[in-house]
Amino acid sequence: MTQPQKSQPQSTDRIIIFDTTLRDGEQSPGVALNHSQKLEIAHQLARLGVDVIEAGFPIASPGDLEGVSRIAREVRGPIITGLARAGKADIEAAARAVEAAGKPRIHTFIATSPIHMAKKLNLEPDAVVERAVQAVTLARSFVDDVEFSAEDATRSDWDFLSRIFKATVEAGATTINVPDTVGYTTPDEMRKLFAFLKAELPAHVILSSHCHDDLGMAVANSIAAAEGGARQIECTINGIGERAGNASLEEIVMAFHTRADHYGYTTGIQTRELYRSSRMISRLSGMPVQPNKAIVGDNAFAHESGIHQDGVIKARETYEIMNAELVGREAAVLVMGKHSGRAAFRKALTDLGYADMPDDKVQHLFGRFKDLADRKGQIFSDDLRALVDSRSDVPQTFSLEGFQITSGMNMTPVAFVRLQTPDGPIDATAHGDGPVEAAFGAINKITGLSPTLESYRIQAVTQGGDALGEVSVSARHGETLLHGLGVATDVVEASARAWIRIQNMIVAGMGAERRQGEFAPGRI
Ligand SMILES: CC(=O)SCCNC(=O)CCNC(=O)[C@H](O)C(C)(C)COP(=O)(O)OP(=O)(O)OC[C@H]1O[C@@H](n2cnc3c(N)ncnc32)[C@H](O)[C@@H]1OP(=O)(O)O
Ligand SMILES: CC(C)C(=O)C(=O)O
Ligand SMILES: [Mg+2]
Repeated sequence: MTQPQKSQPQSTDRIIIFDTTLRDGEQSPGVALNHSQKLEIAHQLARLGVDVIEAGFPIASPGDLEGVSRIAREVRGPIITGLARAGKADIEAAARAVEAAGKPRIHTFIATSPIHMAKKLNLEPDAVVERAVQAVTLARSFVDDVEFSAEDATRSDWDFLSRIFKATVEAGATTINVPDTVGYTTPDEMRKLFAFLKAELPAHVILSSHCHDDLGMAVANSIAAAEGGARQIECTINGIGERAGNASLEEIVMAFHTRADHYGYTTGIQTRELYRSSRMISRLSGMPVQPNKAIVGDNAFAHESGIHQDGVIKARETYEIMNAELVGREAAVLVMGKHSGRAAFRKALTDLGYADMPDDKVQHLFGRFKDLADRKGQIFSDDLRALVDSRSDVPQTFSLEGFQITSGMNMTPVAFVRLQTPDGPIDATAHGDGPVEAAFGAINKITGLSPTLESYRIQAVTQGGDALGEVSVSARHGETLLHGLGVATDVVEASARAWIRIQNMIVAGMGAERRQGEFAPGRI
């Protein structure tokens, strides 16, 4: 049998991780971080182990300058840099902002593509080179560590890039950044461009990539840049940034980590801080992470289908190339739904405390689980408990005969409920903060029981105006935890049915203390 050839690591080099979440990331439409949020993020980036924090664009506003200054004063470990156009005021502002840093850097840039030079800057190429050299020279008068970027480099003439980079290195730039400003390049092109620049520039210069995701290739292009010779990669947490965003830090780092056999690169990132960093950025930026986002998305370590779940239960590595704990997340989750199989169903029951359930019972319940999953998609822990609790028929001591709710704006909801009981039909009326609470109160009056509500969840199980609502209720009666499901087109009726079911279980002495192995809704 032919085996895939084992890759040989291409390099053992250390890649410098330059985080620009606080500068390019903040250029995401709608994102504006205040000083304390920026500082909180910068401290987390330091814990994460990034090498460089681009903390802002100091000339942009007095607030941005102060934000960068605070980070420079208070965050130790990474290099702190601020962005500056190729102009005196920008560079002086950046110099002021980073002066208190333990390791300060000034990052200056100017565009080099024909369209940017002609249409945006209105400058001839010679003048652009002159401005770039002046900017780097001025920056070097403040700090030893100066980065120069050729904006829109990937749409620039390669010989012109070589010329401006040589001139800026001569003027004192120590890092040369080659941005794919508009996300236009391809991995192959990027690899060749970096190989070309590496051959053109002195060996001590650190080549850097800065990729945008307009064509969804920012991570691939960054990795290709490394293959061509880049030793610094600019990226952001969750890939946030201008337009479609920047290359995602967590994806690049985990690609290097997981495929160390192939790339051989190392980084200083503490991978166990990745998930925490992602959650923090999402919370403070207000930008949710898409569920299927690699590494940090909700589904990145979730298994939905029976064959995969069975494989993961037998050996995690069958369907996982990374360990969730390695990126700071909880272990893999099995999501129960219509694609789940018996192995996952059995495991879910075991996790909920039903390890001793005989096989024939599990088999019977599995059929009912599939029916339920067909109707409602994802199955939550409460649904499973309700399914288990309904395995033996609950005696119908009480059943719903009818109800009426009066509710409206600025009035207290009142419920009238009629139950069939062993003593014949009984009516009761109660009020509550909402119609469901009023209905529960009326039912309690009739049954004489008052279990404590622990959780209440409602979900539409069909679509359209006449959708069925499914109410799942958990309640505690003494030490016993009980679960009831009710389905109806009217949500109050579905709620009442679930509540009556719980009361019938109490009367029948059913339910159990089954907290062991509790899992989050929808996740096992
Ligand atoms: C690819 C990138 O991500 S670059 C970074 C982008 N980030 C930002 O722009 C965020 C912060 N920006 C700002 O707050 C403002 O744009 C400022 C403060 C920088 C400038 O504001 P203004 O002075 O009002 O200028 P405005 O933004 O309208 O236009 C930019 C000017 O800078 C010039 N410029 C653009 N890039 C550079 C550069 N690298 N070096 C020198 N000049 C430049 C433009 O040609 C234009 O000049 P002009 O006014 O003479 O035509
Ligand atoms: C300023 C530079 C580095 C940039 O953000 C870009 O070109 O995308
Ligand atoms: Mg950018």
